[in-house]
Amino acid sequence: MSQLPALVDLLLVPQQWQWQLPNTTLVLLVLLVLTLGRFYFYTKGRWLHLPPGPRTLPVLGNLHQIIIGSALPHQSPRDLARLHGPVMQLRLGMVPTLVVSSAEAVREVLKTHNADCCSRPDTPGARRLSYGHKDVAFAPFSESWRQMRKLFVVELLNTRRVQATCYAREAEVDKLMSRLTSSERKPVYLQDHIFGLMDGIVGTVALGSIYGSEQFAHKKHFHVLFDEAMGVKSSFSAEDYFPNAVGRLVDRLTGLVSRREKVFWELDAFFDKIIDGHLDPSRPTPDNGPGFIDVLIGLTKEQEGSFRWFTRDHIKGMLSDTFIGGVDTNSVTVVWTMAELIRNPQVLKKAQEELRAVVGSKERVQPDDLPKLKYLKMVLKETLRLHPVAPLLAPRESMRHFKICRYDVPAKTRIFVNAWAIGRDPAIWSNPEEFDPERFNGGDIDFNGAHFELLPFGAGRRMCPGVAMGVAVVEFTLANLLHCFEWELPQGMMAENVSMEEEGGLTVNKKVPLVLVPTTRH
Ligand code: HEM
Repeated sequence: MSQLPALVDLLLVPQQWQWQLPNTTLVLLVLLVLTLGRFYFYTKGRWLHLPPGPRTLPVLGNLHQIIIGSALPHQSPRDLARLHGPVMQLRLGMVPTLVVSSAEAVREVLKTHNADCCSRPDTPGARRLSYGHKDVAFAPFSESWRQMRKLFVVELLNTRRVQATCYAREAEVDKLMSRLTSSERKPVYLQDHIFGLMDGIVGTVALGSIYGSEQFAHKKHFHVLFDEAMGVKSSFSAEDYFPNAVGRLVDRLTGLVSRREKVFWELDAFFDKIIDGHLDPSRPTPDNGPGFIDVLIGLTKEQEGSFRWFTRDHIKGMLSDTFIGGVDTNSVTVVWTMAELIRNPQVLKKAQEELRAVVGSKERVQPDDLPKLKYLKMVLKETLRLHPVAPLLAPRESMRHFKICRYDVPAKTRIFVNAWAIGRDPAIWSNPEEFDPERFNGGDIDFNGAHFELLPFGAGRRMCPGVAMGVAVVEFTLANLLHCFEWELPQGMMAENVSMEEEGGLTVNKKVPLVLVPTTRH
């Protein structure tokens, strides 16, 4: 009998063994997949050496750390990059994402691999508001994008066109100076005034002088719409990270889709009114020659040539880019600069002394004074180093597989360049959190896309085409604000208490509105 258990054992062991083998193999396989998972996640059968990155949660990936966490989307990647390195792999929902946070690594992405990363991801919000990518800013890389971008530069944004449109800047800045003079010695919300100014300038240049006139009835409505469009654009969209039926359902349930549709149709009706107004044969000839919109309308009539495909929707897409690209960016930059100047009175004083020396007793700064204002240019660079309006630039998408810093970047990876983190990198800048325009004195660092330590306008093929216009408008506004007025904080408020807290998503504003008291200087 004592041999019975041994016999049973003998009889059972092979069966157990047979039963356990697949399970053990399965467990081992799961462990292996889990270990290698991050290296094999979306590689379509290729073994890849992906960059390091934080652990991912099931389903969410790293979404909880970047998009839905308490820090802003450019702040948490900076902290994570300190742990994992300047080339970091994340997964946002289902989207493989690369975040690059050092000047050398960005050079590889935006210069060496410029041609591999010059597309944009196809997200539903951007697709809708750009009329199905019939624009420049959101369109994936294509031949029509290339042609529209060229058109943008030739007809609106190159230095010659920017100089030719200085009438709009002068007229709108003049109106602002009068408004501020009438509010003298009273606290003013600078943001509102500057937004109105930028909207007037960009609108006049794009739509003609009718936009600048007070009688333009649709303007107020357009402001509200524009605000709403920016709100919709920066709201969290589940479908951006879960591009499937579930993502779409969540966006429907949160009301995002209906908000987006509402603002789309209202903007569409606005653009239709403007275009129809320009097509009206009884319209008087514009004072300052044909505006950007007239050129675009001309293209839709082309029966031959390279723009035969150009439609009314393309006009709307490009007008939408002009307002989205030009109004908020310029106003936010002016407001950050004024906030830094009021917190740093010695810098403010020096900038005003330069203006006194260059402009003298003239009532206004003129466009041809600007090239002489070297210190003001340094102030602007320093503001854009600390407060790039789009801290992660605009999202890119890799068009094909490539390697950076020995790591693989598969095709269709979303790419973010953390320009904000690079601007505050202590390995590049001494006392990086300090506002010190002198750091640019005598150096050649500029924001023209050739210096990867200062990238407020990006670099490479998708670099902002509006640099010349943006810089001209911002410098002209700042110069006049500082030349015409002394600026103080409201009574009882101390410079060191001016909040520099940021708010927003992919573009970043000052969270607490800047309230200042202007007093006329002359
Ligand atoms: C202070 C002012 C401005 C700042 C800081 C700024 C910043 C930027 C940034 C960071 C990008 C993304 C670049 C990249 O992906 O590498 C961009 C793209 C763009 N910006 Fe600007 N911008 C400014 C003014 C303007 C103006 C005035 C316009 C036009 C009226 C404009 C139109 C555009 C367009 C159309 C794009 C998309 C380019 C493309 O995808 O090919 N921007 N801008």
